[in-house]
Amino acid sequence: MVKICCIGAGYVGGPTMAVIALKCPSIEVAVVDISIPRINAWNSDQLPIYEPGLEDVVKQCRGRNLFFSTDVEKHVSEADIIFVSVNTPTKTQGLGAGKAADLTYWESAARMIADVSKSNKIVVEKSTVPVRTAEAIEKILTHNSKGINFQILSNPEFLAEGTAIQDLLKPDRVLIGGRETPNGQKAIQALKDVYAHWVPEDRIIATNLWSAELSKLAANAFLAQRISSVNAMSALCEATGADVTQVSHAVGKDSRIGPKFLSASVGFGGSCFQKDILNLVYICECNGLPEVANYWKQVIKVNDYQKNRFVNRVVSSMFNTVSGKKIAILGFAFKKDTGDTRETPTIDVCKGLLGDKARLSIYDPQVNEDQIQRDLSMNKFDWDHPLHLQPLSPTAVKQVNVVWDAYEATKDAHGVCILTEWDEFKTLDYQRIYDNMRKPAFVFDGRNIINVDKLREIGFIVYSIGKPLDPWLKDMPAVA
Ligand SMILES: NC(=O)C1=CN([C@@H]2O[C@H](COP(=O)(O)OP(=O)(O)OC[C@H]3O[C@@H](n4cnc5c(N)ncnc54)[C@H](O)[C@@H]3O)[C@@H](O)[C@H]2O)C=CC1
Ligand SMILES: O=C(O)[C@H]1O[C@H](OP(=O)(O)OP(=O)(O)OC[C@H]2O[C@@H](n3ccc(=O)[nH]c3=O)[C@H](O)[C@@H]2O)[C@H](O)[C@@H](O)[C@@H]1O
Repeated sequence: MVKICCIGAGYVGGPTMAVIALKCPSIEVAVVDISIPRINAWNSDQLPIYEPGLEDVVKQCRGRNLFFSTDVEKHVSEADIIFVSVNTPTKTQGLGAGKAADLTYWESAARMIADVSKSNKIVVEKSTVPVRTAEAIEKILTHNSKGINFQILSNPEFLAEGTAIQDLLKPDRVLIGGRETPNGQKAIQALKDVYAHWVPEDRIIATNLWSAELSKLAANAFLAQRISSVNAMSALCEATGADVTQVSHAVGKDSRIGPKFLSASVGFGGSCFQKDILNLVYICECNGLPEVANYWKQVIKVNDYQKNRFVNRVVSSMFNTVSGKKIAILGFAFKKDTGDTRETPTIDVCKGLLGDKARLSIYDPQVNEDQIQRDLSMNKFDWDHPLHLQPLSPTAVKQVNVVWDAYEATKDAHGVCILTEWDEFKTLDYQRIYDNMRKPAFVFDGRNIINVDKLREIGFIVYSIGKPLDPWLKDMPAVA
């Protein structure tokens, strides 16, 4: 029986391995992690991450051919194929701080693999890593190998949160990079055989190692670039009376451009886009390509601009001050259908409003108070480390109140900010909300999910990203 071990039981390791176990009953899959609470949660009824369809898959396989364990060394030493899906945060100190990927966790995993292995292994990079990381990993493994043959493959993951199970069951492509040697090709074939259990052959792409590593960074950079492009257009729409939804629709009808990923928003969030682009920028700089680095840096700058612009819209609309005013924040997760808050634009918007002394009442159907308080008090990039290495009890932000209901959040509020596109926010009783708010009552829609005309009829003053401006807002300063 082929044995797979995945180091890192996070958003990628957990769902990816669950789907492999589901589709390959003849393979034994062990997911291991240094975090005891995380593994306990994977073994309980309350999985550590919220992802539609995940619970079903886990329940079908757990205890059959899918195991979650903290016995990292045992499972690594027994495995034929080892996926490494650990954190690759942005460095906060030293060389490359603020840009380069911190490979501490990757390196320690590689050293541990070298230490405990007694048989040949295929080691698969599942984490997103800088291009040519495989070379460094190869050096660590072969310098300590005791004659064991290690083959390194790059098999980046393209799943998106909220749709992870569907993305894994029906991937657009599976990308496998390996050495162009006979052993390298054999390793590629072994991994292809795993995916071939459910992925059509023409969707499994084999490349060299560096192409696979770089393709992952490139794909995320292209996706984020589309959002920054449409968000840049949203500012111009507001200035000219165009409607960004109509512009996106018209532009996306061009089959060369396509309709997906053209929704204007308060800004992109999530654990990877910013981190991976910063990493790409750093790699370009290290390779003497400052023009290329600056090109990609702009994608992040526009994203920051969009978040600032939103905060400024809120403050300037409300007579240039939100001091002491209650603002309801609907949605904290970085997108709908996930409880993940990593790099969510809501953090920046909340911090901006708190900077102007607002009082915030926050509601998200999947994010609890503890997480919100941690996020609002944590330093930039600190979230991307294993749980036990994060600050234990950050001080709670006093002006923040977390509630479990949108109506409670909006009661007596001066303004409402919609920051995650949860479906339930589309169908709220906005008349009831209006009746219970201070007047004039403002709605700032950072996701373009509400019916602007209907809300204006009720009496709200409405700002919706990239839409023709409410007369109230027309003469207000628009930019960051
Ligand atoms: N979250 C996402 O949607 C995607 C993430 N990625 C990449 O996948 C990688 C992992 O991301 P996530 O799963 O989101 O992170 P995560 O933080 O949810 O999971 C990483 C896990 O690795 C564990 N870990 C760290 N060092 C370890 C070690 N030495 N031994 C055992 N366990 C260790 C941590 O405790 C943590 O549970 C990152 O490189 C990320 O860029 C790629 C595609 C999608
Ligand atoms: O490497 C990763 O981590 C993953 O990053 C993204 O996935 P994810 O961050 O989970 O979610 P997305 O759906 O890409 O959304 C990212 C952010 O962009 C925003 N977004 C997305 C699409 C859009 O049109 N407009 C927009 O503002 C979302 O609201 C969210 O804040 C990529 O889509 C995945 O392919 C990739 O594997």
